[in-house]
Amino acid sequence: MSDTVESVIVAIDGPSGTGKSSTSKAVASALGLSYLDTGAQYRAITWWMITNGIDVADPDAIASASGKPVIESGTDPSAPTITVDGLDASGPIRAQDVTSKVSAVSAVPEVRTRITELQRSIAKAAEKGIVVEGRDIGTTVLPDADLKIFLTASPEARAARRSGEIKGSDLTTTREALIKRDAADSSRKTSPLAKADDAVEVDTTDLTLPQVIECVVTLVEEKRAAK
Ligand SMILES: Nc1ncnc2c1ncn2[C@@H]1O[C@H](COP(=O)(O)OP(=O)(O)OP(=O)(O)O)[C@@H](O)[C@H]1O
Ligand SMILES: Nc1ccn([C@@H]2O[C@H](COP(=O)(O)O)[C@@H](O)[C@H]2O)c(=O)n1
Repeated sequence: MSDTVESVIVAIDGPSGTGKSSTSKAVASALGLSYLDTGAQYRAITWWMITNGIDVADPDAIASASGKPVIESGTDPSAPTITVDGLDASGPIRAQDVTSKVSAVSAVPEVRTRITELQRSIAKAAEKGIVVEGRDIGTTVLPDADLKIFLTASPEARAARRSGEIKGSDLTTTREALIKRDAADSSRKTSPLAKADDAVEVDTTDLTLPQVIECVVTLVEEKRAAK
């Protein structure tokens, strides 16, 4: 038997607040893999559009500008980074203004083509393997991933988790905003949020985060052992 650990590509998709980022980072750290937050890349391009005065309600304007920003992602799961034109964008991309506009920007086909190419090149360069999380990783970005996971959770559980992060936030408003963003992401024409046919669905509603992490680590180890 060889001592070499096989490289593995893991795709983790699902709606907002299901635990994709927390799970993916922890699984990548536990298994010595790289980690890519693709939502951060769509947020970064949205932030660039807003700060450069591009009308995010105008798909043609977004398409024309989509090749301009230089977006770079650092893939260390213990310290992931995101820069736009060399500037640290990790704070501004989490602003409410970006969250409310990101679905419109990410629906533009030219944006998706550009960001998908970037994601594929990052995954290809990850020597030991990578956990890539998003909405269309298993269906479009990495259809040949070794393991595909689709995380779900009830809107109530997801809203409670998000409200717990933001002081003074209203549960009903948070729940409605999550549902609205998921509906936009699921109904766009180009590579919508969807479960790949060969993805393993994990309902996290009644699971703690450590339980979800353990479940995914086990699934990755089983895949590696079978390679
Ligand atoms: N199983 C769980 N039980 C309780 N809390 C959880 C669980 N999974 C994640 N969380 C918490 O829920 C919040 C949202 O998780 P996370 O950011 O990982 O979700 P996400 O799917 O990446 O969301 P988004 O797509 O909006 O970025 C975080 O505060 C996280 O700690
Ligand atoms: N593969 C992906 C990942 C994300 N998006 C879009 O980005 C938004 C923000 O994602 P977060 O995970 O940071 O919440 C998301 O709502 C999608 O509009 C995407 O299209 N494809």
